[in-house]
Amino acid sequence: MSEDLRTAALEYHAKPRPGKISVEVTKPAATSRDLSLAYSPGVAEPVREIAREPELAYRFTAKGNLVAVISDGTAILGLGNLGALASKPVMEGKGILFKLFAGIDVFDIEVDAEDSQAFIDTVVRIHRTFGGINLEDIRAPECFEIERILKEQCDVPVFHDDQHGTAIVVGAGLINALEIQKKRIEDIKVVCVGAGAAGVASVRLLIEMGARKENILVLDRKGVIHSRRDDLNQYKAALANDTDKRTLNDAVEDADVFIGVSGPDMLTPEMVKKMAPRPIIFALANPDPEIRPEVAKAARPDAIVATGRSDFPNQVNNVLCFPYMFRGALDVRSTSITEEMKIAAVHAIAELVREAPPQEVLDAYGGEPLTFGADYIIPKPNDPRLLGRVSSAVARAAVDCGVARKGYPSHYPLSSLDEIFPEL
Ligand SMILES: NC(=O)C1=CN([C@@H]2O[C@H](COP(=O)(O)OP(=O)(O)OC[C@H]3O[C@@H](n4cnc5c(N)ncnc54)[C@H](OP(=O)(O)O)[C@@H]3O)[C@@H](O)[C@H]2O)C=CC1
Ligand SMILES: CC(=O)C(=O)O
Ligand SMILES: [Mg+2]
Repeated sequence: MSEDLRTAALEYHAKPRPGKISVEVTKPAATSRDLSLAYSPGVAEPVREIAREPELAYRFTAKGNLVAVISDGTAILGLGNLGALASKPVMEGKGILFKLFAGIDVFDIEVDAEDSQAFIDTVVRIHRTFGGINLEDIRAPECFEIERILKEQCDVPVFHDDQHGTAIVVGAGLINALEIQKKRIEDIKVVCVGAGAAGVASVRLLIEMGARKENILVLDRKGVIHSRRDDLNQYKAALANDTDKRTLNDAVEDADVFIGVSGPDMLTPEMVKKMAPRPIIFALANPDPEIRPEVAKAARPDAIVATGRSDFPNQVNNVLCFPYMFRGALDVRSTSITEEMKIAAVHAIAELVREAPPQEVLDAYGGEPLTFGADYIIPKPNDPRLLGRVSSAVARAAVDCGVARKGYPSHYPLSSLDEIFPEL
């Protein structure tokens, strides 16, 4: 990162007040009458109602529009295990994106947990406060078991963003990139560097979408994950192929698609040159991608290149998913987030780039036209159409697959955040 950007980022977080998010009051609280409703004695009435009927927490408290963004700080972006407290800027950042794009309130919670069980116990004990739980930046393989157990033990949707949010945006971006590059998902050879949360979930989703497992080579720090390795956890073992390829340099030969969810500068120009014609390169590690787009493009002008960052074209980032996944899930009071909801989100995100974006999106991105093509394979994060399209698709899928406790909302599709509380 340049020194300028570093200084600006620290200044942004520090001033004019520390941090990026605050709590707001939503009811009048100025007079003694207001206070006797908001606090004692009036507050006793919703307490009694909720004790009698727990579902009424959705009517009388902020629960139904409140998501916990929870991390243990063990895999912060691509920076590694820097501890719970150091993850707080990222969790506050997720909070502002939830609020800005989907009107969802967030408490960010950073848990000092000595092991997975301690983390799980903490989340289970606090989960009733929230309408949903967004797990963030928890290292693999622990994240898989943590999410599985929390899904069983919590009666609100639990979603590990780095797994599923990332997989969904990879799927959406890939549908469009493949169309532009004139390739079919059934035929492509894929190399995925990173076999953690994002890598495992992305490869699983691509297989669900039609990619062939035998055409996908996944790598970790020790190289290609192949069936003769005896050091694989169960999640990596499930993705192992019988292959003689051992290094990234071997794996990229004739690959159609590179997915990087690992760390900086893994992919060299020489490797990019060995890829198949019209390659697709998703270098998604944050903050520094596996290869910089200008370097990849210089090596292969026929490539489509995406990163996870806001300062290059094609930002394949889970911000395009998690606000709307939770908006849809909360609004139908879904008990979980299912494969059907994820696939619905993939297609809703992918389809948006085929229509011209609103002027406000163009203005925010320098005023240049954005048309479906190599530099516009996925919507921009500030595209207001994401709210209506993705939330509706998710809500519809939840209702159709039987996990919704409420019907498809009569006020959907949302055209703005002013509409999220229809009874007001
Ligand atoms: N653009 C986006 O929306 C998103 C991007 N990401 C990015 O993806 C990356 C991984 O995140 P996540 O899956 O949550 O992290 P995890 O810690 O769960 O997994 C990281 C994986 O990357 C592998 N890895 C790390 N460094 C190397 C290396 N030098 N060579 C080969 N493999 C390597 C690790 O290998 P091993 O198993 O051997 O340790 C591990 O399999 C991060 O940079 C993160 O910022 C993540 C989520 C969303
Ligand atoms: C974007 C994100 O969630 C990550 O890089 O971890
Ligand atoms: Mg993350």
